Amino acid sequence: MSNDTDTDDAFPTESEIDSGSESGAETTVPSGEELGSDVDDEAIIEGQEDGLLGGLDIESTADIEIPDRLVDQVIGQDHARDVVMKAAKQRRHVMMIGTPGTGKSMLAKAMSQLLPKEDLQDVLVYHNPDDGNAPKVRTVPGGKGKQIIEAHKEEAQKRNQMRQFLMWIIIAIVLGYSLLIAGQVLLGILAAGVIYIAFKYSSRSTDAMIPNLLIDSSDTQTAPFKDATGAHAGALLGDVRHDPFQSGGMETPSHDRVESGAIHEANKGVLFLDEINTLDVRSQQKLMTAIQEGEFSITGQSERSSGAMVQTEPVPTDFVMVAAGNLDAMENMHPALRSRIKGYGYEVYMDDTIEDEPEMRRKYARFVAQEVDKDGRLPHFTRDAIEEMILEAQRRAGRKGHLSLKMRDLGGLVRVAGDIARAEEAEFTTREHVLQAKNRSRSIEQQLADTFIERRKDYEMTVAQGDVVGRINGLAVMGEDSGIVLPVMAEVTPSQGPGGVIATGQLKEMAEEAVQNVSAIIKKFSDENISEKDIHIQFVQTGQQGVDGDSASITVAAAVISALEDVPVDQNLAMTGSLSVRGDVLPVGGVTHKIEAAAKAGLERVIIPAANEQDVMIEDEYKDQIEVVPVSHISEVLEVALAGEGEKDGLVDRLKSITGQALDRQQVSQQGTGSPSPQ
Ligand SMILES: Nc1ncnc2c1ncn2[C@@H]1O[C@H](COP(=O)(O)OP(=O)(O)OP(=O)(O)O)[C@@H](O)[C@H]1O
Repeated sequence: MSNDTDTDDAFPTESEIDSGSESGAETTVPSGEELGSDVDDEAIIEGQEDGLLGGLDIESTADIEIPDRLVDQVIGQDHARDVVMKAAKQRRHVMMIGTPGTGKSMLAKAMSQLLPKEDLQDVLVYHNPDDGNAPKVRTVPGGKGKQIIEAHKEEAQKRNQMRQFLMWIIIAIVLGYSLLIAGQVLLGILAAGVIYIAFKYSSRSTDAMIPNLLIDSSDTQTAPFKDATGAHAGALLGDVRHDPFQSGGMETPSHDRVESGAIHEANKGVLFLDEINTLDVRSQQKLMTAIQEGEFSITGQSERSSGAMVQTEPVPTDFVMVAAGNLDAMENMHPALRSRIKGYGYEVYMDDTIEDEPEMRRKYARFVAQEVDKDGRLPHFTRDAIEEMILEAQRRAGRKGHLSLKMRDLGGLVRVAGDIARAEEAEFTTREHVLQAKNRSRSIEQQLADTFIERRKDYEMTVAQGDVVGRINGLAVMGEDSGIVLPVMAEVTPSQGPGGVIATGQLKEMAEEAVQNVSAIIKKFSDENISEKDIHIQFVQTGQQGVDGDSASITVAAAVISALEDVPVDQNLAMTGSLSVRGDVLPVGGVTHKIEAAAKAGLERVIIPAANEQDVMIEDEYKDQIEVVPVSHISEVLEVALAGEGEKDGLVDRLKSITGQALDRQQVSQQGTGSPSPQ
């Protein structure tokens, strides 16, 4: 391949990366300060910064200015934004790992806008007269490709005109001779026809000399951004179309059948690959070659097609790759590909939430304006509608003092609310519309959880009455955002063989581990020889979802102790919490959804880990329905949950003495934070 432009070295040394190199590959992008533009200072009402809108002085989203560049539109993700800007400057690959809908593809697109447009290249594929199956490849500066094709077409047209002129003269001579001199009319017409066909046939070969403009960047405003997520091999690596005629003069020349892949189209721009682990190993290996060499030949991907015989000269693939996915994606991707990104690029973990500060609220208001603008048909949001959106972002964060960064979901809510307003032909989208949208855009899991609750109410399964021995209302989360009451029952029987804990109800790995941990406390607690007993633990009606996470461990422990000691448990109460082997109650995930599920099931009290107290953000409608009891030790759980005053006090004291003093609350939250169990 000949290259009319200089190609930068895509893989400078590691030391260059560390030093934020001034290498030749470095490109000019705006400074961090320029990019961190916040909402205009003049649009802030002094003294009202603590309000839901961070003091923003606006009537509706119509008053909010939206930045032009995508990188300025990204909310939160400061670390990822910095990395993207640095990587664009140094032309490094980036791997972004994190929850869907937090802005990974948005940042990749933003990165393409930061790369210089001047570097763009056009790629032409030419017929190779020496070997028809090895088309030649030429690279020219962006925009020049079209001119070259036009010039070739003009030349071919001129040549064809000359030929046609020649053809008509010959036909005229032949016809004249046949008719006037030889007197053979039929023979003359036949000869003219043969000449006509021969000329037309030969003009095909002139057209065949026109190159194929494989990559045309003449109309591109920015460096290319190619999303190759889920692309099959041909779409990713390029392909050569099958030719049913193959020979005999009717065939399409091979260079005209060459199709570019995303790796070629992303040349000098960004190649975005989400869920990279779903790409088959062969494609991952070829992708690696393309990254390493900066060029990759195109051949037919289907072995039985005539295209497989064709292989072009190498086509440039000097792209920056942004690979994305969740943690699984990282584990399952080709180790060599991972190490290439790791060694010569950046890895970044996306944030799920961000601290709730006035500046951030102003940015969320701008986010609503961005989504309205992007859709183009939604009525603008009023102040109170934006406030409701910010409240929802707080609620969805699941952590006090934070806002959710699952922006795609929030964007979905903006669209549903706007659509409701539009259907009503309202001038603005109001708070009422947002509230209606929240009800309408319930996830499958939320709808399923509601159906579950309804069904169970029919059979009176969820809520038992009064005080019952060995039965406790546990709490779990379905999907990401719906809680459900799952009762746990325990029974202790004399053992026929070696005694032990027998648990049923589709227990998943973490729940099984929780049952094991609980048995440490139970063994220490029981006066009787526990090895002579079978302890049966049943997760009632776990249905399709099973039980995951160890948030049921305080429930299991309390149910078993109740069964062992024959002390009843208050059924008007539910609980969630993880238990350490020494009896401390550790934080869990999804407390808000769990509390709401307990309230919906008609329960009056709910026990949660004290360390989770700050995460509780239940809807107003449930606040008066249910009392939240934070605890930090299993003895406190029993104190709240067990009925029967006398026996209960003795039990609680005994538990305290065998498990030692409860850790203070700060210690508990230190132990638990960082990895609250998912349920
Ligand atoms: N941090 C953010 N700031 C502003 N808008 C965002 C942000 N994250 C997501 N969005 C909005 O949500 C849309 C979808 O986000 P995006 O496709 O970037 O998510 P993603 O992390 O790539 O998700 P996935 O992994 O599912 O592809 C964006 O087009 C944008 O409108």
